[in-house]
Amino acid sequence: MSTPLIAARAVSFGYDDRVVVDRLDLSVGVGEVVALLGPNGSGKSTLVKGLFGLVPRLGGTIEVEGKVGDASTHHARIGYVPQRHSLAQSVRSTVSEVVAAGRLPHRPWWQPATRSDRDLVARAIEAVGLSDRAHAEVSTLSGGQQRRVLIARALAGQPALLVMDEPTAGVDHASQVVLTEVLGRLAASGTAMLVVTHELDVLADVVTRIVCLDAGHIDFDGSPGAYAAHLADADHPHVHAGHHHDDDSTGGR
Ligand SMILES: Nc1ncnc2c1ncn2[C@@H]1O[C@H](COP(=O)(O)OP(=O)(O)OP(=O)(O)O)[C@@H](O)[C@H]1O
Repeated sequence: MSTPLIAARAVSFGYDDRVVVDRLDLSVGVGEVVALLGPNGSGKSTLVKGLFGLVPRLGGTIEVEGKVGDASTHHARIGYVPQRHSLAQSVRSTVSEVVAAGRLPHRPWWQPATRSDRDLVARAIEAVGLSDRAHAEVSTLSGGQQRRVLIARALAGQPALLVMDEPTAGVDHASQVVLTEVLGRLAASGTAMLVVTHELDVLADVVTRIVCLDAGHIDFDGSPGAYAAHLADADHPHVHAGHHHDDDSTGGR
């Protein structure tokens, strides 16, 4: 088996003295599209933020392609699309400028963008259907479009693994459609993904594995077929892919 793109071993993450993710093992390999499900508050966001060093690690180890270090130290290989409210209204950058930041891990800080950088940025913006808004300020876009900008920023970095935290929660229908297409194309091109979601439908065509968190522990890890059987099992009555508590279908308009 090839070296996992990311491997977390016995990792614990939490806030102050509170452990939210408790000695958990999770790895994602080449070609895998993993849906990370679980009830509200089970620790999904804490886990993915922890993989990027955004939440204190209380124990365990993380390796990226066999090298010790969290995902933030391997930005060129692992892209991150955060959950929401990441592009504040006060951000006065254009779509192109935000997406161009996705190229920064690939060149020395002092080197200007090359033609190839600019092409990749334009292609990423096109992939999320925002070419006509490339020079618009992000603060003028809808919530769903802003989410697409963040996805384009991650795509511009051509990551081997893309980690997304609820990419479809609260986005408008047009953005959901675009996102489903983007995920399909990425999966077809071999990009591995770890996607926190309450909306498994969006991933239905591409998901290869489902991991369910419950109270900071993994309580299911297997194929979509095995997951269906798991749900049908009367001993496991809770449905992981339930709706998000603060989903706001108007929020992306
Ligand atoms: N910044 C923080 N400081 C303290 N506690 C936090 C913080 N962020 C999250 N928590 C707590 O950690 C627990 C797990 O939250 P987390 O957001 O990781 O869950 P989740 O599974 O992503 O939930 P959701 O589906 O609602 O997004 C919750 O009890 C939450 O209150």
